[in-house]
Amino acid sequence: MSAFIPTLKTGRAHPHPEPLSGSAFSAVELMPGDRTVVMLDQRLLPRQERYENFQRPEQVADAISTMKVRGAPAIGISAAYGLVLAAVVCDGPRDAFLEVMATTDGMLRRTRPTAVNLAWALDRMHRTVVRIAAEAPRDRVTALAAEARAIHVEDKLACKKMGELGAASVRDGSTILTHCNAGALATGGYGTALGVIRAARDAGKKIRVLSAETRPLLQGARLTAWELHKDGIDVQTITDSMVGSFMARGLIDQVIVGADRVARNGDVANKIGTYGVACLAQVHGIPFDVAAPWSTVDLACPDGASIPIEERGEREVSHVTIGEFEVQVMPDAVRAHNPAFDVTPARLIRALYTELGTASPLDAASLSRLTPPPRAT
Ligand SMILES: CSC[C@@H](O)[C@@H](O)C(=O)COP(=O)(O)O
Repeated sequence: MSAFIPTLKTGRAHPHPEPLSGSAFSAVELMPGDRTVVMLDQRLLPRQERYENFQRPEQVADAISTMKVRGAPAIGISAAYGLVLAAVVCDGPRDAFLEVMATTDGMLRRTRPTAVNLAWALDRMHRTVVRIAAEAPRDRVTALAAEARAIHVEDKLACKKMGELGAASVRDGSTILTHCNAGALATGGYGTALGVIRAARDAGKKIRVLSAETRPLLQGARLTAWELHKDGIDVQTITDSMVGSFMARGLIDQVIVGADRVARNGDVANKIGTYGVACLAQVHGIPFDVAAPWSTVDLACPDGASIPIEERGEREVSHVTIGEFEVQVMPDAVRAHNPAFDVTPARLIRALYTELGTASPLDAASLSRLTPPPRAT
């Protein structure tokens, strides 16, 4: 580690008595009593394990924008909990309540545009908001908290299910490359891509994971390596620029990544750099798989070109930042670009694992065959 980054104290205990994530750490939890949202500040990992308490929905919106919490399912769950906090401070009658909820919904919805899980969770919460708007303030909070916790628990169960499905594709003794972090930190618990890896390990397969570092925010190096190491899974980190060479040398058997949005034709938006990895996998004949819950599938979006790609600030590229420490890596006068996601076309993807089954994105009809029955709300 460079000398100018002092070592920070780590290891604060998980603050939730029974975390819904079910692991030793949680991206986000709603505390008993429904008045406090607790988040692990992922910007500080792996050097510091610090949980923050939020009582106001604006704090949750800020945490999503600034990526204290990140990962498609985790930001959807966080937004749902943000709406609960808005209900706590609103004791007005039906119309006033609906107005507060609409304003809060808009604020949360605008935080990050690419992961459809955010809008999906807010749409689902909205159905409950409308149903319980005329009830007493405390009952409204109870109903919204129950729905938000259901979103959280269902996401974790979906991860377990897709993990089992995906694990069948993992060969014993193989080395798996993953990009960004699609783990317990990015979901309600267990993880999507990392859920497949966990399930393969739990099925007794011996596997090794290469986590690509994922410039500019280093989710692979900071988060995936931290979370898998904590779980006793053999993980090593390589820079993004090493992927082609490792594939050419026969050191990667399979690629598994998560997704922020899957379009109707099977195109997948995921962390910037994923498309390059998929192209390299194709050239080298290496299977490239995606794991994502159904809440990430956007059947209203026809193809990858229609997926909004978030542009983040230049500073994330011009500087390397870990917590409060940052260093500039390029000249002052040079501009940087920072699209946070890219699109991998369906033709480069072997399989999409969801909790409803496995789709082959090459066969666009196989996605619609997985469509779940409409919810009875
Ligand atoms: C299960 S998380 C899937 C994706 O959200 C993940 O791969 C990813 O791209 C996260 O991007 P991030 O910008 O860190 O929120």
